[in-house]
Amino acid sequence: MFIEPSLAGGRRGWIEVICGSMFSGKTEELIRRLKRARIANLKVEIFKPVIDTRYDEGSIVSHDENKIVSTPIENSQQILLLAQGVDVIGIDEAQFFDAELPNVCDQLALQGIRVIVAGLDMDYTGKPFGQIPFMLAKADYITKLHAICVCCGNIANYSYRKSASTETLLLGEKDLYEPRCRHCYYEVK
Ligand SMILES: Nc1ncnc2c1ncn2[C@@H]1O[C@H](COP(=O)(O)OP(=O)(O)O)[C@@H](O)[C@H]1O
Ligand SMILES: Cc1cn([C@H]2C[C@H](O)[C@@H](COP(=O)(O)O)O2)c(=O)[nH]c1=O
Ligand SMILES: [Zn+2]
Repeated sequence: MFIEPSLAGGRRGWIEVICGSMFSGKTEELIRRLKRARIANLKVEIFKPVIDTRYDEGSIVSHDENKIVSTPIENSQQILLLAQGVDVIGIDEAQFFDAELPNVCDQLALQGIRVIVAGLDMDYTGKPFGQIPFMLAKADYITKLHAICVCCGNIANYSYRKSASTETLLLGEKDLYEPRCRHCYYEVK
């Protein structure tokens, strides 16, 4: 379980990354940390890419339907404009953001903001996804979560795509993806 280095005001900023496969609990963990920050009376803002409209236009929602209100944004630079007076920033589905995201997060942390980034570390082909590898390099704290392999019940790192589509960006849930362990992922590919 992640324990915050500090929940008090007047501290230096830092970057946390929560990564893992689909269904590993990234969104639930992000929501948990953000709710705890609000309990500590910190000013929290939450962002997601505007393209992620799966469950709700204005909230981030976990597969178990835990939700928290968020602001959908077109690009990572917008976060800098919306960060005035904020103590903690949460960013979900960060794999979909542009190449400026690591730089933006660095600037936020330098301003004293705690930045919590959640995203898929690998795409459906098993390759590093978008800016997440760069965020992992910059992070002060990293949490890698695991789902349960739907084939064998072991720990799952991979998001297996059940359709033949080959575009990297393809929004979906259990209709299109299932979490698998390395063995079950490569066995059937
Ligand atoms: N195969 C699975 N392994 C683990 N959790 C699963 C699985 N299938 C469904 N879930 C549910 O998904 C929840 C995690 O959802 P969420 O936080 O949205 O994950 P993520 O953001 O990583 O996709 C779990 O708490 C669990 O109830
Ligand atoms: C593996 C993979 C996933 N996606 C999409 C599918 C979902 O809409 C999101 C991931 O959501 P989650 O909160 O992590 O469950 O990403 C994609 O577009 N391409 C992929 O390769
Ligand atoms: Zn397996």
